[in-house]
Amino acid sequence: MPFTTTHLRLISPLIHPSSPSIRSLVSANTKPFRLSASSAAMDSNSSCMLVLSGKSLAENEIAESLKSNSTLKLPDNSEVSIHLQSEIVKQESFDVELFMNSLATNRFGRLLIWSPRLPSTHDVVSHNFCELPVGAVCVADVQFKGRGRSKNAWESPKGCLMFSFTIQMEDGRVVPLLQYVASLALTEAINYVCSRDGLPCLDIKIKWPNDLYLNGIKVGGILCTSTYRTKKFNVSIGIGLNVNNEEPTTCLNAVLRKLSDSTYQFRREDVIAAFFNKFETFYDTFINQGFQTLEELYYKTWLHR
Ligand SMILES: O=C(O)CCCC[C@@H]1SC[C@@H]2NC(=O)N[C@@H]21
Repeated sequence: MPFTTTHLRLISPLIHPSSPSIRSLVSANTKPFRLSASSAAMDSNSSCMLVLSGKSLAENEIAESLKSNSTLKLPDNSEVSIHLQSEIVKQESFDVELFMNSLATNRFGRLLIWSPRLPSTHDVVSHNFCELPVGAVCVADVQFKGRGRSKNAWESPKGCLMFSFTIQMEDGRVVPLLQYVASLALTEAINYVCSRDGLPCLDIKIKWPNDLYLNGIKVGGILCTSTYRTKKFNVSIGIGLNVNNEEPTTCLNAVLRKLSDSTYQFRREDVIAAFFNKFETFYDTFINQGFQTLEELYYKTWLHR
């Protein structure tokens, strides 16, 4: 695995003390309560915090209902506390506003579940698949049971972009191709951010089937799992991309620093929003015209050429 679990220091989000849902977390005479994600990060038995938000009113209503019905569960039934983004006063971690403002999709990424630390984003979306709208995404700053392909563990420290989202398909024959659509959307998202922000182009390539390599070193991977239910394939797509953690190999920002004098840093929020923007376009092409329309670009991005 390319990533280590060193440097797990987390920045705490600040929760609004008047929120009834977090009253239990606030002692009677306290000032605004700072929920310590860092202490949670060190204790795998502690409750997992999920913060929900939506791109528009419709998704915010879904978020409210998921919260008020305590719908979301973890596979091992361990404790989960659910909050709305509107209850978070300040957050120096994943910047939900930045992500939502850059998101330009109709379906994907519009309902966001963010957590400072959880077992696996993939487990959250797969386990709660039927309760979530199609395209819902779960993002974590740190995972402590990150999953890779072939039952490998995916080490998931801070600085790595880690997310999983839901998608539903009717034609099982094309489900295996989804991983290629996702890997292509990820490389194109990185290329888009580079060109938009005037950065040098990074040599980001896909190694078959869906690993991402930067200058010959693995920096990302994709995990697709599916179940068949009521004539539909419920597919969970999980992506790990090392944006800002150099240990033990490399990351986007380390390579960028070598290529450019600028102090620019890739932000996870920019990359994930660009990913969904690309993915939605590619997915529509894939469903309407087949993968062959994307094939040329896919092979152009291949490491194996
Ligand atoms: O083996 C691989 O290369 C695929 C790794 C996929 C890791 C991502 S990180 C976000 C999501 N949650 C997980 O537990 N795994 C995937």
